Amino acid sequence: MSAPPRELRVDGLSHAFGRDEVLAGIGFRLPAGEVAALVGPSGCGKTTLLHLAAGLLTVQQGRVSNTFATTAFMFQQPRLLPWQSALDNIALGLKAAGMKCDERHYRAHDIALRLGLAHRDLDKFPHQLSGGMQSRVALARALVLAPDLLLLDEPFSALDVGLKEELYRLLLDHQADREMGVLMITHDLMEAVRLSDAILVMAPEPGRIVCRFELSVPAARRDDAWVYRHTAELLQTAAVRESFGLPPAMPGAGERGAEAPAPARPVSALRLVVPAEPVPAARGGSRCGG
Ligand SMILES: Nc1ncnc2c1ncn2[C@@H]1O[C@H](COP(=O)(O)OP(=O)(O)OP(=O)(O)O)[C@@H](O)[C@H]1O
Repeated sequence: MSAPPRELRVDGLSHAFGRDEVLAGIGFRLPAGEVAALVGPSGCGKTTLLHLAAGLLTVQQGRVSNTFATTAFMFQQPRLLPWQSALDNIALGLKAAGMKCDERHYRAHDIALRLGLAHRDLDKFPHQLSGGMQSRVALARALVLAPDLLLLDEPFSALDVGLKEELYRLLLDHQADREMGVLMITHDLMEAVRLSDAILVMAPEPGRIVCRFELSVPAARRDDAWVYRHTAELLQTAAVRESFGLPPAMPGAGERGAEAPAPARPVSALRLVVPAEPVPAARGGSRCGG
């Protein structure tokens, strides 16, 4: 019998903290090789959803099924162990898996250099590293596990624009090499347009996915102009504006005045799938795989 396809599948997922219903009827599928961004206003439940997908929270209602072999999670803050060197922080998961010291240090060293850390940085402790270096260590700690599913909670939000671009490239190279599935929370629509194959837009109270955009041009072929144009386009859509509580777009916003000759409008590479697949809420919660 052939192995089931590698995917993260969420069906009818609802969640409450006490009496506060935070998520309602969430459903989506993330196949191997796809990068999906979760966007939505602050407090709409993105982190809660990612924690449920990662198994860091118990599923109350609905189903999370993860058939990827190895899942890694990268938090918004690097969360490095202050008493361990950068190298040991990167190798932490390998140590927990029982890998011998030489082998795990070899692997940690290899991924660290690929992510732009220098030999001399690897003996340093977290307080001796810059914020950008700490972020690289955190990304290396996730990637050294050779995950085929990577869950990211705003991993790049504290980085400068140059470092972001560099880590985007490293992440995309790694993702393409390994056909990784990536589910990433971001507050930055431009980052979502830069990196994702699909953008899931959430609305609040309770948190739910209101639409999904699919981006047809591969991330490696998107230049700055493409990203700016499609971010602007995304921001003009009613679903995104409503979700973020923005007023409706002015008719013709972003277009040239009537007297100016209209340039040929490029065909959009952004496809709106709305509403996101409606998924009936199942009674009771279940989680499998991962
Ligand atoms: N452990 C918890 N106990 C009680 N309420 C919680 C807990 N974690 C989150 N919440 C509440 O759940 C709601 C969603 O929080 P969550 O962090 O998932 O949102 P978010 O969309 O990730 O927000 P942000 O974009 O600001 O990080 C918020 O109202 C928050 O106060």
